[in-house]
Amino acid sequence: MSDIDSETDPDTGDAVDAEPETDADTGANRGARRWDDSILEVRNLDAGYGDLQILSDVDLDVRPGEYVTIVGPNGAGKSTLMKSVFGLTNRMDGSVTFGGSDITDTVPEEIIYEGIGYVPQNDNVFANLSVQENLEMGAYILDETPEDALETVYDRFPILRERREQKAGTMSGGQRQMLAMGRTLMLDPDLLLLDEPSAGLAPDLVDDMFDRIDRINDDGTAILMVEQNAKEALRRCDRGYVLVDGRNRYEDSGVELLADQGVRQDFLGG
Ligand SMILES: Nc1ncnc2c1ncn2[C@@H]1O[C@H](COP(=O)(O)OP(=O)(O)OP(=O)(O)O)[C@@H](O)[C@H]1O
Repeated sequence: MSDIDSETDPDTGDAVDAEPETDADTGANRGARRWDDSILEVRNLDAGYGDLQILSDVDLDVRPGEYVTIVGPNGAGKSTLMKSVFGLTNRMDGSVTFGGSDITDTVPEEIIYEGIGYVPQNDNVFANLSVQENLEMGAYILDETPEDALETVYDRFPILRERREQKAGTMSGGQRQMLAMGRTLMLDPDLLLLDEPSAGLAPDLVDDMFDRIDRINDDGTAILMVEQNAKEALRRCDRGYVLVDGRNRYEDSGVELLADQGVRQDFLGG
């Protein structure tokens, strides 16, 4: 694990205004770096469901156009962290800021106006609606369907154009995942939250899904992704967080996390 001992990011020269604490026994950094140009800033967040607290003192940053992955064991709170950014949990303490606006207490219906799109892991399409109707629903907050956004989605996922009249419920898991992503892209978000986009996909479709996410990111959309397929996710992303028991455990570039012995041993199967 790289020590973060300066006030400046060595890669970019940007200011870093906090250094993570390093655990003397495990070598894990328990905090996370903070940048002054982040579009998403999660600070000291405690959150959960009702009175049940899942996240404790979590920090997370996403910078413009960055591709960030959250990995960690089952039940660590990865999905809860993502839901907390999108206003779907009880945020008990700390803050969430996006593009300079405090969205700690903002509801999802308003968060989409801020430029955040969320693709949940399950139940993410309207089964009884056609592909095209699903995509149109993605832009329901606008007076008219943005035809250019619709064409961009169809260009990204040509199978959706082919099947535009088909009921979403009759499509395969991979196609539904593309539809859910496409629907969220209809509003051209600045930040796309993806909860386990490879879950349930046949192995030969997983790479294809990751390639599509790479392209969305290459075109400028920042990505925050939770993934069980940790090695592949870390290989693809710019930066990653390892969450354990609802707390930050490691934070670093994907490459550094993949190379870190502690991360490999405890979370990546050696
Ligand atoms: N709606 C909910 N109400 C109450 N507890 C919940 C709810 N959703 C999740 N939890 C609990 O919160 C904890 C963290 O769950 P979460 O889904 O965030 O973990 P995760 O790291 O994403 O796990 P996995 O990799 O298994 O999806 C778990 O103990 C889970 O049972």
